[in-house]
Amino acid sequence: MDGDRSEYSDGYVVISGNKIVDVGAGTPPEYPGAQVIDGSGCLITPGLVNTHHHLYQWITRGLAADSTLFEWLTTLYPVWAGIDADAVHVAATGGLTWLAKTGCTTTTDHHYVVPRDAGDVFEAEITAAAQVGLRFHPCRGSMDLGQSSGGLPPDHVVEKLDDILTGTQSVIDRWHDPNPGSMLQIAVAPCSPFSVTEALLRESATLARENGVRMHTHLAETLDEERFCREHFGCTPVEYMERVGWVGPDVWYAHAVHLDDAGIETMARTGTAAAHCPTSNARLGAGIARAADLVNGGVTVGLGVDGAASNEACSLIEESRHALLFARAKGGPQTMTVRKALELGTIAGARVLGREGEIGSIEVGKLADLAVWKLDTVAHAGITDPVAALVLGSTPPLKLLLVNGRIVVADGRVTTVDEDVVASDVARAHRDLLGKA
Ligand SMILES: Nc1nc2[nH]c(O)nc2c(=O)[nH]1
Repeated sequence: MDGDRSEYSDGYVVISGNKIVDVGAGTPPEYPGAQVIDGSGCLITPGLVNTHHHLYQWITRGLAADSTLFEWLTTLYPVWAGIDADAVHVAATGGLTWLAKTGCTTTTDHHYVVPRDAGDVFEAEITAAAQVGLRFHPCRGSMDLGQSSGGLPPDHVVEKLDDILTGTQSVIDRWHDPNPGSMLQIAVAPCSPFSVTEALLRESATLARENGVRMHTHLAETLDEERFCREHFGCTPVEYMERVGWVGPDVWYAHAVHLDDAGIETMARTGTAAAHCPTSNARLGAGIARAADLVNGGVTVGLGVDGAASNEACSLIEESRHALLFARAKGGPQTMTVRKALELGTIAGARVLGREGEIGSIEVGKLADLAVWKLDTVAHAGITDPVAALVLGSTPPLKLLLVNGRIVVADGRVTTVDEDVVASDVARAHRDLLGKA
């Protein structure tokens, strides 16, 4: 994923501390005292970058399985109203463990349900990310437009505008690390046009820009949302966003499914990026995003697994495959190559998060975030092109996952947490939460 898209059929990567210090073809030079990991039969790629998630949903998977987005949300809001910091910690640990096992080294999280008296849900997920060992970009989400004011969420799951702004500022002050090599960066993330007020959008944009942090929201996910925007704001979702200051190179939208040509042009002109979430869009019957048109139109497109309640699989490498398959189903076999699909999940994702200079490719000076995929088992043996094997085949096991130079997965097992304990904690938290609803 370097500028030349270099590929070595036989080569090496040398790491010192948290950085890549050498990359090349053939036999590596001597590095006396170095630990050597033999990757024969494997493909090494940049660690995957996930640009949209809702980790708390890991404990509410499999519900409202045959519903549209609005039906699904109205079923789940009352369940999510019962989360607290402990539940978020368990859910985030589950979701992050699975992301690591499936090749992801950097993830965002859009957390927008913040019940009063729930404890510190942001501290809970940040602690989980540090424990599992992923590079983390939590987005301080929010909702302030309850049903009684014309929004979709019930009044008891929304916050007051002032509390949101104060809470967001304090998350940034406490946690945001803008330094090179950062493991933790905060974004500001009001939820969606039908769950937030125009005032929240405008004021949170000001707050984000004063603090130099990025901005994220759901946009143009369904036709129901488009109808809502036309009815309430007299325009399309993208036109509404431009009106309230939510376009720019510091902004990325989750989904961006229902865009007209003018919407794509606005995103390209303003440098606004997209988190393409093909699996969730299919699971909810939302539609198929115009991913190839966005890419060809000059929009930066990363991939997102989306929340676990609308994508129970939550594997970013599967999103690469689904991005390719859906693009080709719409536009034919030349619409997206396997290498482009991998690019969306790596260097393009890094660009979405403003981290292109640090992650998303295997280059000297970049951070040591790497996935080593085993392609010599029965699942992939005999596929000559390893990138085709990775993107078109089933998800391979990982020989190794390194984040910031630290081993997080070895021989298919996460090394930082006990996977069996995580699984039983998740099952218990799911039962407890549903018991409350
Ligand atoms: N896929 C999702 N779309 C959403 N819109 C919204 O307001 N919340 C969500 C969500 O949790 N998932």
